[in-house]
Amino acid sequence: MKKILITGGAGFIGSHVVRRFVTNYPEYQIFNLDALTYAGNLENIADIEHASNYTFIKGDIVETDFINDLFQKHQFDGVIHLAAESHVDRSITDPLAFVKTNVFGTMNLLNAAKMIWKDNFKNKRFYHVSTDEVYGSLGATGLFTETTPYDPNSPYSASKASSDHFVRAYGETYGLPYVITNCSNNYGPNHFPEKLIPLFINNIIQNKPLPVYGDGNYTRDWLFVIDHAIAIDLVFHQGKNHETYNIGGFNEWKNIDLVKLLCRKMDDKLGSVSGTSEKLITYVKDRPGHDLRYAIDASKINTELGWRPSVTFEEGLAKTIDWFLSNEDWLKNVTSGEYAKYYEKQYS
Ligand SMILES: Cc1cn([C@H]2C[C@H](O)[C@@H](COP(=O)(O)OP(=O)(O)O[C@H]3O[C@H](CO)[C@@H](O)[C@H](O)[C@H]3O)O2)c(=O)[nH]c1=O
Repeated sequence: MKKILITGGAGFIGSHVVRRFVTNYPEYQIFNLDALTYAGNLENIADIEHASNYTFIKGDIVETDFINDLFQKHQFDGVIHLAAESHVDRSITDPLAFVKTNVFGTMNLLNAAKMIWKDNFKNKRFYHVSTDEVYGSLGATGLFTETTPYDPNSPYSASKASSDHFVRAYGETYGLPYVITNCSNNYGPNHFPEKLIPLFINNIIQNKPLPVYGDGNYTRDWLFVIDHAIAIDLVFHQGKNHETYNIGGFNEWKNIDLVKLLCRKMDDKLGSVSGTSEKLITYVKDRPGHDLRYAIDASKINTELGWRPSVTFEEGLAKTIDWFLSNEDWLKNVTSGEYAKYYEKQYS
């Protein structure tokens, strides 16, 4: 039986990866390590918590001794590392938290993997899940490829770039078998309502302003989170060692166009008079160092591994809105910190 450690499995993307691995690979033992910070909670994976091939471990990747003991105890065969501080705005106000988790935490995992695998790397794999933001900002044209030079602009992307470099350095220096993926903006169920799409859905439900940064003419490429989980599964099993794969949705949107589309869809779903949600749009002060445009060339993963998104943006957005509208308690509990308080008590 393969023992796989998934870090950050109670978070947004991690929860979809954990569910997929627990469900599709009954022969694997899946260990979900999560610190249950503000952005992660076990409600996200409540449906699989009793599966016989699943174990949850509450813990923080920054705790070196704890991580070393955990790896010694379980002798994992593979690591899929998603635990991260992920919100750009938070990284601007508290950059050190991002260095601690994203850089130091990743280092702890790399060292622990190297320690238990010694020089016997056969059938072992360290998978680092990263972001397209490491490449910096594009102008109006062009696409990020796997060979685009790193040029991170925010403390968040600098921390992810640094951790990518360390993973590659462990590959070069010690022969650690790794793969890295750099993915575009995700959206979907379980998305914490600090990011654009879930924040705006939540604000529309509550009839609150929709704060569009600057003039709204910033471009992002959007991918449904379950398609990201499918890509991670594929790369984990079929990707080549020491390779990087870009993952994207072939789906670029200017923020303001996306927000207007979301407003129209929400009006439909809520049965509001057309134009109701759009009235909530409020232009606010821009994000410092705001990257103009991210766009992904996902042809490598497409041609080498046959991956491409399985849902259109229309379908993905409809599924996302439906999920948020039928999970209003989840929304209330994550925004009020109710879940955080509950799990704090349960695990103290
Ligand atoms: C929260 C918020 C965001 N925005 C803008 C900023 C960005 O141009 C765009 C999307 O913002 P965010 O949802 O914060 O996502 P962004 O900064 O692109 O980063 C996301 O996408 C990255 C992948 O590209 C991930 O690595 C990050 O973890 C994830 O947070 O919307 C607004 O105009 N108003 C807002 O209130």
